[in-house]
Amino acid sequence: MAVVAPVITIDGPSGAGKGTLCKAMAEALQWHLLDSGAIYRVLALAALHHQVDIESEEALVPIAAHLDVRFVSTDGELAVILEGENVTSEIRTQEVSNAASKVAAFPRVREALLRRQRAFRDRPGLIADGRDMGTVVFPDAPVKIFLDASPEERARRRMLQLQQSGIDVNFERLLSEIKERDDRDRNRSVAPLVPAADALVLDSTSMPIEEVIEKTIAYARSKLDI
Ligand SMILES: Nc1ncnc2c1ncn2[C@@H]1O[C@H](COP(=O)(O)OP(=O)(O)OP(=O)(O)O)[C@@H](O)[C@H]1O
Ligand SMILES: Nc1ccn([C@@H]2O[C@H](COP(=O)(O)O)[C@@H](O)[C@H]2O)c(=O)n1
Repeated sequence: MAVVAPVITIDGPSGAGKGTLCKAMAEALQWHLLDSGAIYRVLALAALHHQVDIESEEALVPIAAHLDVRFVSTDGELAVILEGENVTSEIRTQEVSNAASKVAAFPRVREALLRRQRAFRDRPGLIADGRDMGTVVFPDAPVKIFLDASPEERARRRMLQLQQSGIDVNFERLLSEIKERDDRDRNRSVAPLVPAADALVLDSTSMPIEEVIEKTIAYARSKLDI
């Protein structure tokens, strides 16, 4: 019988530190990495490029089913290629972030992207970053983490991150966008953002990222024979 590769799921709201944690874990364990948010972002961008109504589930499903996206690893960084074009930076804008959380609320869109996400599962193992990794996409994952932080702290982190790339932003606006996106992700009818029943919940509001990484790796090692 084929042995399925283990998965460590990291779910949580925007700015909790999932991406940073997942990248560090994938490097430390030399496992594969799935950034599922990037898939929703690419879908949103494809819809915007093709002038497809992002409020129409009907119009989005065929785009989701035939999404021409590739993730290319170069020098330790993951480039996102949509229809042959490098969109790594473009998918991180506020416009695309908001559009991604809108397209992600449609059940048939999520269904169309399920198989693509599960295909990332491969030996020696997968670190899966998202909102429903532990509840829907990989419910049998042996290690599940739900990483949280207060909305104010997440907005502060995002503001610092944007300022470091030379983008000036208004804190109150950022906070309100984060809360709006949280609300949509938590209250949608399908795959809402909630911790899996068997997830370890970590609140990183007052925890340095180094400690988050250390705690998570120690927890994963205690649950898996690695
Ligand atoms: N524990 C922490 N303390 C301070 N800053 C942190 C912490 N964790 C992450 N950060 C910083 O917060 C910013 C957002 O982190 P990251 O991109 O990893 O969040 P995320 O959960 O993946 O967000 P999204 O879901 O929107 O992609 C980054 O600049 C990162 O360096
Ligand atoms: N498993 C997932 C991952 C993401 N989403 C939606 O995509 C938006 C962008 O995700 P980021 O992690 O890149 O910030 C996010 O706000 C979610 O609406 C999702 O639904 N499920």
